[in-house]
Parts: sequence; C-alpha cells; structure tokens
Amino acid sequence: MGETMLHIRDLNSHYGLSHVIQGISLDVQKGEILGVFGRNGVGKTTLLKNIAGWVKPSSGSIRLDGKDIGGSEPDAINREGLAIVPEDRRIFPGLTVQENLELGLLGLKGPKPVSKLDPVLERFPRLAERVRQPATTLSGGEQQMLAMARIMVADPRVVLIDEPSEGLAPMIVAEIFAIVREMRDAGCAIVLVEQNIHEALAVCDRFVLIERGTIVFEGDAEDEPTREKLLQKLAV
Ligand SMILES: Nc1ncnc2c1ncn2[C@@H]1O[C@H](COP(=O)(O)OP(=O)(O)OP(=O)(O)O)[C@@H](O)[C@H]1O
Repeated sequence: MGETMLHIRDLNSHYGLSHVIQGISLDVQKGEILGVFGRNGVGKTTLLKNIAGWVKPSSGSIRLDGKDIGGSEPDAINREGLAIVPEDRRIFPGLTVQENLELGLLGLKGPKPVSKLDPVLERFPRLAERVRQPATTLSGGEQQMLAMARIMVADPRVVLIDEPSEGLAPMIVAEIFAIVREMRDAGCAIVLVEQNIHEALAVCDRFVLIERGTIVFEGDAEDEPTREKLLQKLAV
C-alpha cells in the first residue's frame, strides 16, 4: 500500500446554480499517475481547479499528505507542494524563458535560490539554449515543456496536469509523457486530465471516468479488460 499524497472526499463544487462537481472522492499515492477521463464539459478541469485552490469547493475535503488544503488560496497550496500545469499553460509571453522558470520558485516554502533552475535546465536542453529569449518565440511544444519545467523547479509532491498533449505533434506528446513518467518515478503523485485516451492509458497507473461531475467507473490502467470497458464507455 502506497503513501496517500492526495485524499479527496465527497467534493462538491458549483458555478452559480450549476452543480459541476457532484460528490467526487479519490486518492492518489506517492509515485502514481491517476488519469482523469471524460467527455467535454463533465468537470475535469473544474476538479483540478478545486484541488489547486482556483475554484472553491462548496463542500467536501481535500488533503495533501494529511494536511487540509480545501478552500485555501492557490499560492498557499502551491507552497505546500502542489503544482498545476493548466490547459492554457499560463506562459508569460513577454517574459524570457528564464523569467518564466523563476516564477516556479514561488512554489518553494523558504528561500528561493535561482540555482534550483540548474537541474531543470539540464533536463530541458532546448529551453537552456533559449533562456534569454522571450517565451513568445517558443513553439507550442516548447511552451508546454516550459510549463512543465517551471513546476519542476520547486520539486512538487503533487502535480496536476490538464490536457498537456492538446494541439501538439505526436513526437512532442511522447516527450511530454516521458517527462510525466519521470516525475512519477521521482515520487510525485500525479493527476493527469487527457482527451488523448490511448496515449494516456499507456502512462497512467489508475484512472477514473467522470460523467456529469461524478465518477462512474474507475480501475487499474494496466488491466486489459478494464481498459477495454473504459474505451467502450467512451466509444473510442
Ligand atoms: N467559470 C465558469 N463559470 C461557469 N460555468 C463554467 C465555468 N467554467 C466551466 N464551466 C462549466 O462547467 C462545466 C464543466 O467544465 P469543465 O471545464 O470543468 O469541464 P471539462 O470536463 O474539463 O471539459 P473540457 O474537456 O471541455 O475542458 C461545463 O458545463 C462548463 O461549461
């Protein structure tokens, strides 16, 4: 049995009168990737935003390594060791690659040494070559790499990633998923929202399927009959 890093119980969340997250409970262990699947508009992004503190839950609990973070401010949650790579990547186009990476240091609790960028730049040579360029000069794939690299600067314990493969060429998608695996192998607990089901199943350990804000099916991503059932339910 692994060490539970993210523990969510009976989470509910609304946009006005719209009840978007309806009683979701899930756990993610250290060194595990949980895939979150479902059609457009079922609440996947809203679930991530609740965990990261961008949207407030109406009720329910969210614990990070045992500590209650439900309803806390995003920067406080970030300093507890939870980082999010949002769907729109949130790269600041007018800032250089280096400056965008330095923003990742805000996720550190104490001092924020720029030396923390060194191992990350070693891992991403294409970004290292471009540290002084404005981020706007990067390709879509490089911007996704930058978004991933930026969270790695602060060694997060829990990582939420929203549709990283969207709009990217297959070779870049493979690179991105290789990085997700590396983070998992380094001990991160990862929640991965993906529409690219076949690619995502190859990297996830477990998955949940969401329909109208509720988990309707879940299982082990390595179990062939379970995967088949998921693909049938999604009709892909
Ligand atoms: N800021 C908002 N205000 C009001 N309604 C919203 C807001 N953001 C999302 N919604 C609605 O909440 C529902 C869930 O949206 P969400 O983005 O979480 O779904 P999703 O499963 O991530 O879909 P997608 O794959 O299209 O991103 C949708 O009906 C959406 O229109």
